[in-house]
Amino acid sequence: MIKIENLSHAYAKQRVLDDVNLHILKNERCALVGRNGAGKSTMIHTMLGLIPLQVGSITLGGISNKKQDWKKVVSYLPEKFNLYPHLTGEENIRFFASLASKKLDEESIDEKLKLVSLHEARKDQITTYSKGMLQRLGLAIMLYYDSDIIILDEPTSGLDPVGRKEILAIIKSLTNKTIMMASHHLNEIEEVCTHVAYLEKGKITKYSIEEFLSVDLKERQQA
Ligand SMILES: Nc1ncnc2c1ncn2[C@@H]1O[C@H](COP(=O)(O)OP(=O)(O)OP(=O)(O)O)[C@@H](O)[C@H]1O
Repeated sequence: MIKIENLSHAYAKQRVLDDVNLHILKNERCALVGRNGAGKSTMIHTMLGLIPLQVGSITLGGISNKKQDWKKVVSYLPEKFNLYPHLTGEENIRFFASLASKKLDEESIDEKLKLVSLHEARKDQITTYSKGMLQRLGLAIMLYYDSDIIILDEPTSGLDPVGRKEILAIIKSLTNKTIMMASHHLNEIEEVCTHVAYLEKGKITKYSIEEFLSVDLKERQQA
């Protein structure tokens, strides 16, 4: 589903990604792990075409990321995103849904709001929402696009334990999606991910979650 081959990226003289190869198969949930500055954002942004591809190739759902079509198979939820504060939860999802298609799929909007437990609060202005509710609304908007591949950048960043648990439960329920999720939290990786892509010194090693949890603790603490 996600195929990265011989990907290298450098800023000025600093080589951040060095001949990276990574295959994420259908319905795998793969954490992207690495210390601050390891190159996680560089990799995600290159995959999404937000920064130009220097060396290598990336295919998403079988489509080269050089073509525009790949956008139909991938949804991305950045760590920080902007919603419209003067609108309700439902109006926000409707607004973003209208960017995807002219005819709104009301049933799907309803279903996504239920999935993220915001159906009751859908008519409330989002200025009254907690951080966790806003993050769940972001997930609902992203899920409206119904892409096979989902890329999440630190989806529980800044949330309290309850908010974190709610987000993780939603991600875990997405069993028919292929997910790549940048994360620094070993407990959440253990809870929701099937695999780990460990980025260190420009190289990636992919582990099954069981393998990753059994590798040297010192190595894991660097995540
Ligand atoms: N636009 C840029 N110009 C120059 N150097 C950059 C640029 N963006 C990132 N870097 C450098 O590239 C390296 C990798 O950065 P990147 O943001 O990809 O890492 P990261 O793993 O996402 O880090 P974090 O966990 O802190 O978000 C860092 O040393 C960073 O300073």
